[in-house]
Amino acid sequence: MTQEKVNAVGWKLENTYAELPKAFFSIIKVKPVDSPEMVVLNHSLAESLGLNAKVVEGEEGVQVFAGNEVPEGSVPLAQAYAGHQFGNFTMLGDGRALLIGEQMTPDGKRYDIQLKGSGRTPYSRGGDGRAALGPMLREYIISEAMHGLGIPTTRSLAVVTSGEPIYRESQLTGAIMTRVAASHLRVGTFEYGANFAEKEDLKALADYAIERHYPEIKKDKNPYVSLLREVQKRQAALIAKWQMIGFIHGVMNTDNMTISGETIDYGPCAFMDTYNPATVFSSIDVQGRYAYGNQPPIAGWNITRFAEALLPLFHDNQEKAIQLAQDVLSEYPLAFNTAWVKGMRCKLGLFNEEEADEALILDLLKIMHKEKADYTNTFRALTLDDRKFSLFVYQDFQEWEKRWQERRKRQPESQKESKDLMCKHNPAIIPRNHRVEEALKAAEEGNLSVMEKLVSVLKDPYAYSKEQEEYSAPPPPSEAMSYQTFCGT
Ligand SMILES: Nc1ncnc2c1ncn2[C@@H]1O[C@H](COP(=O)(O)OP(=O)(O)OP(=O)(O)O)[C@@H](O)[C@H]1O
Repeated sequence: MTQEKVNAVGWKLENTYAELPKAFFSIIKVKPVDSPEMVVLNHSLAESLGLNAKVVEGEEGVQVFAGNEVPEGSVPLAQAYAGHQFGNFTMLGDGRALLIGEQMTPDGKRYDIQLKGSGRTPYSRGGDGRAALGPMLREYIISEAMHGLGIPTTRSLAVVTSGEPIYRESQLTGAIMTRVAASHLRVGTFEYGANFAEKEDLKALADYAIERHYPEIKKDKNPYVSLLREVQKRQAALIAKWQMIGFIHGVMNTDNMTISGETIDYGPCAFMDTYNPATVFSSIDVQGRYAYGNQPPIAGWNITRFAEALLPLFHDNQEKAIQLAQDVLSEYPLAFNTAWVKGMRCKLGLFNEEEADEALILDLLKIMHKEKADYTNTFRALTLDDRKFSLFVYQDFQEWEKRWQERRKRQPESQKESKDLMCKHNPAIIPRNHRVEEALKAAEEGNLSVMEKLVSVLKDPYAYSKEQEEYSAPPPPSEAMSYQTFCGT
């Protein structure tokens, strides 16, 4: 295919990562796949990136998304990183991913374009560098749902099949997903810098991250301490949003925490049906380290690892450096709690602040836990005033509801305004696990319509449309409890 044709897609790629110290990446010669075919293309994302959606859905797009052709200006590279996985430090890196460049959008934004499942790299160790169709489509569905829910996230531009089988416990269809992210800088990239590179390299990485995500702190007295504070703020806000919609990431290792504050890695994630803080879906998380209720403190633990990695840049005197780190880290619990209470107030239709609001929220959660209420549907029922919803029959809930209604009346805004606020913060639907599985099963049998419909109703989860109603039912309790997720396929 001619370069002209490839570029007709609308690529305007830059490669600023390639200017980082050499320790942070390896330039890769991509190994073409046999006969790639488009499975799904995100038209609206393609357009917002400045790509020509008509051309991109044709052969030119398929060849680029398969890694068979690289657009002009692209220097494909795999990034080095390390990370704490379930608490243990290890060397990692893009073992099956390839950054083809940063797309400059028509409105002047910079986004990484990364192929996931594109083949081996120097960081692959024993792996084949490939990915299976099911997990790539799962990432597509859930990351797009997260975007619809208003949660910062990496996004999915396309999934193509590679035409080559891959071998796990059985033979699977090979696929490549194109991921779009504000960047792929992870806490683990900094841990790698601190442990395996020189201090100047770590400094260059921090300067790059500041320039790319937090240019406003460049002139601060100690920009590296400010970097820690800003990342901590974004993560606190992100985790509060996850908690508010019942999202369980499942593998909050430090290599899966971004510097940009976007959700990344949709391997074993899932949404909670019945409210229970101990909920875990990931088959490998036997201790429940990444259970729903543990996500806020785990994020704090991960940010402490980020602080440790940055210590050499804070101050030459180690004691002073540690003190600077501790001062920032001590702000995390309040940063998270403030973001969470603020969001939960919105879920309950409350505009102003009252001191007793947190107790009101916690009391509702206590009842939901005790009565095994569905998390999403409880807030949906409150929004719709759905008296048929299970909780409305319980005495303790009725007492709670009275308190809540009185609280709502103690604000100047009308009931209508309060309801509108609730509609904007309580999704009518989430990607229920059984619905995602149903879509994936059909897709693997060659029927993409179930997935397309699911993705389309999840586009605006706050629409409260007629067609969303059938998607709001939770699975039967036995199915919900036994649901398990797996990572790394
Ligand atoms: N098939 C594979 N071949 C080579 N390396 C792999 C393979 N699968 C996973 N890895 C590597 O193992 C590590 C952990 O895998 P994990 O499944 O958490 O990441 P991932 O989903 O591939 O990546 P990301 O965090 O970018 O979404 C990563 O460094 C990843 O690149």
